[in-house]
Amino acid sequence: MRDTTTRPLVEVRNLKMYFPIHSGLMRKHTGDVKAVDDISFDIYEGETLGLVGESGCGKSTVGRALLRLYEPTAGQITIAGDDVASLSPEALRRKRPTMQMVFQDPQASLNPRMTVADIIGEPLDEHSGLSSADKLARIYELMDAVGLNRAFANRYPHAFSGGQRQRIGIARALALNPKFIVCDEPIAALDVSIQAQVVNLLEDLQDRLGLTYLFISHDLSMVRHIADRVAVMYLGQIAEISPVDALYARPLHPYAEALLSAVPEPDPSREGARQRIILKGDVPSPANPPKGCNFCTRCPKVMPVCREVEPRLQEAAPDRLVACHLIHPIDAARAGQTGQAGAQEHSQQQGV
Ligand SMILES: Nc1ncnc2c1ncn2[C@@H]1O[C@H](COP(=O)(O)OP(=O)(O)OP(=O)(O)O)[C@@H](O)[C@H]1O
Repeated sequence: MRDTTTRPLVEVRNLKMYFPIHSGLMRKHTGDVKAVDDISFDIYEGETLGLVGESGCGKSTVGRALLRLYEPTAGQITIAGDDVASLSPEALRRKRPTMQMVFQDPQASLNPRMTVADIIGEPLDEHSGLSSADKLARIYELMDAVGLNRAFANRYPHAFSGGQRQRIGIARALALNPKFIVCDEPIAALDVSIQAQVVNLLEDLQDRLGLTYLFISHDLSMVRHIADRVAVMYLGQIAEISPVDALYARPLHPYAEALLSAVPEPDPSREGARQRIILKGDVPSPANPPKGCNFCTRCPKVMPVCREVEPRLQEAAPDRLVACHLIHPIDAARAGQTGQAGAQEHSQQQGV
């Protein structure tokens, strides 16, 4: 559960991750894919922040940049007091145990030529300096923690089911007692029948070990189940961050509203009233995002100001941050009154 009385464990400020585009014979730098474009958010100790959005909106890039598996283009990433974005390679190596990743495809992320014991023990070799007896004891402890039978320690990944392979990946991520784990679509490659077991395991480990998660997923129902708060991304930026119940009950950003309109309601009386919002048009290229609000080309509630001024992520209600001129008409005023009347009217309707 989230502890807001302390400083956040993870603080991200103005993070940008651009991938350069090179073209022509001379491989000239002709532009950038703006996969993550100036985002800021916090994750509190012990909480799960869900990260959702359509395919290609930048979710995995955020996760990888946070752990510095990618070199961020700009921004600060503070994890447990250190600015990860500016650590030297040696300092980053010492920091690695604190922050780990569970990957989507356990099949691809486990070396098929290593036994389970070798896979789980690999991080211990580099960081722990344990004797071989202590190392084996730790490997068994980790296998117990994720529900893998110790008798299978010398088997290879192909001998396991998808769910068991993901347990091996989780055990490896836990080997060095991390505080923060990025779970990047950890259940997407698993059979539906196994998904809940792996999510329950992650929740159980979080309770027992006090872990903090960034949970990246396109499964909005699963995110509703596991997350404390949810960040909704669109085209490299955050549209809204809100506590999970408030967001699913009443999303404030029009993109969040459209995205969540696809989620079935558990309550049958509300499911009957659910209206799906189908967005028109394609997602623009992250190499050439639109001027103003990046959602303006598809937003059903677009106003003239949205095509001119980029909205900032600001507090819209207690604990809710939204980047939208409809919610924050003050930004419309900055653009010389354009669209302000419409914005105020909408805010009154929304009651924020
Ligand atoms: N290594 C890379 N080089 C160039 N472009 C990249 C690279 N990695 C990601 N991108 C681009 O950055 C954008 C964001 O990709 P990312 O994988 O982070 O999105 P995502 O939301 O995680 O998508 P998905 O849900 O499909 O995994 C996409 O346009 C993608 O093509």
